[in-house]
Order: sequence, then C-alpha cells, then structure tokens
Amino acid sequence: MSKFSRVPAVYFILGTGNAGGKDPLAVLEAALKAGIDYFQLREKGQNALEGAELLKFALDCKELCRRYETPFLINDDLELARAIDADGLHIGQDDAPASMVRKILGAEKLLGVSVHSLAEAKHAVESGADYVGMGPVFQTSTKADAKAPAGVAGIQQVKDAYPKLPIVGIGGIGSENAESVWKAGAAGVAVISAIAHAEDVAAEVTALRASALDGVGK
Ligand SMILES: Cc1ncc(COP(=O)(O)OP(=O)(O)O)c(N)n1
Ligand SMILES: Cc1nc(C(=O)O)sc1CCOP(=O)(O)O
Ligand SMILES: [Mg+2]
Repeated sequence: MSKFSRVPAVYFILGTGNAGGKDPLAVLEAALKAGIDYFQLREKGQNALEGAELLKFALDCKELCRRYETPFLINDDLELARAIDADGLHIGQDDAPASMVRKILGAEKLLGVSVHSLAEAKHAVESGADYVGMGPVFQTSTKADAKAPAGVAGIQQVKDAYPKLPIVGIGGIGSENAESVWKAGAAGVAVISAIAHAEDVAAEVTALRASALDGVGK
C-alpha cells in the first residue's frame, strides 16, 4: 500500500480495553465497513495484551485492515510494527525520538508524531513525520495521562506554518463537536470512544465524515 493513499480524515484508534465490553475485532470490522480512513492499534492500560496474545491480536487487526484496504498503524511499539509489517507507527513526545524511529522504520512506512506546539511540530517535520497528532482538543477520559484540553488554536497555528502537513486532532472528539477541528485546518480527527462506544458504529463514522464536509464548507 503506498504512503498516504488517502487523507486520514476519520482515523479510528482502538485497543482491547476501549471496546466497552464489545468484541474489539467486531467493533473494528464495523468501523472498517463504514469507511474509516486509518486505523491505529493502541494497546494500553490495565489488562493490556502482551507477548504472543498481543501479536495474535495485532495480526488479526492487520488482516481485517488489509481486507478493507485501510492503512494500519501501531501505537508506540516499533518492534511490533516491524514484526507484523504494519503500514506505520504513531509515537509521542515521551516515546523513542522520531528521527531514530524514521531511520529504523524506513522511508516507505507512515510515521505519525504527537505534538503540542509549533516548535514540536517543526521538530517532527524535520525528523520525518508524515503527519502530526494534536490534542487533547477536548476533555477526554480515555487517556489517563492526557494534558489539559487545548482547543483548536494550536492546530490553526501549525496549519498556518505548515499548510501541507496533515494535522490530526485528537481527544474528546465526536461527530457532535468535530466541526471546529475541521475549521481550524485539521486533515483528520482521531477518535476512540465516540466510535468504539457508539450504539451504531457505522452511523458515528458516517456522521464524523459528514462533519468534515460541514466544517470545511463553512
Ligand atoms: C493520531 C494520534 N495522535 C496522538 C496520539 C497520542 O500519542 P501519545 O502522546 O504518544 O500518547 P499515547 O497514545 O501513546 O498514550 C495518538 N496515539 N494518535
Ligand atoms: C490517545 C489519545 N491521545 C491524546 C492526546 O491528547 O494526545 S487524547 C487521546 C484519547 C482519545 O480518546 P477519545 O477519542 O476517547 O477521547
Ligand atoms: Mg505514545
């Protein structure tokens, strides 16, 4: 799959602990069927899978993503991403340095980096990031160590400085509040609970996509 075969507009993130009691692979398949653009496996927290169990789950996710021709990224774990030949990796400021990760990952894989300022965005770009994640935009209870909600001002600032850099907003985003994220210039919204906990996963994915059209059009 070529790099950036599509814009990361509706970027779904999931780990086994985020499925709200549902089968995580069933949630992922429903989201893929509804047309998410990117998927990131983020296995964290209490009872997170490890070792052979994590490997098997990651391979199951990869197989589903391949079936729906959707780019599949791993969060944090460079070794896992390499072991299963994922399409890419997402790292944060507390993970391995982006320039080193880029060297090991290779030029053809996707690399996403979390940033919280223009300076961090500059460094991410110079280190070989293909896109940046910025958040939390809104209050989130999904990430225990999330920073305070930052709104969309940072997204707007990075967009002004790097118009071609895809920026993905994250944190507390759902179809009901995504509009300001698009209006600030984001190329995508990264979402865990609004999709994973939705009664109707397909409807939420469709509504998120529609919110992009609304947000950009205004
Ligand atoms: C698309 C996207 N953006 C931001 C993050 C957060 O990454 P990080 O700050 O490293 O935090 P953890 O997700 O590792 O807890 C992300 N995962 N994806
Ligand atoms: C994984 C993650 N990263 C964040 C950041 O601010 O970098 S916020 C977050 C959690 C996103 O989950 P939800 O869509 O349920 O709020
Ligand atoms: Mg991380």
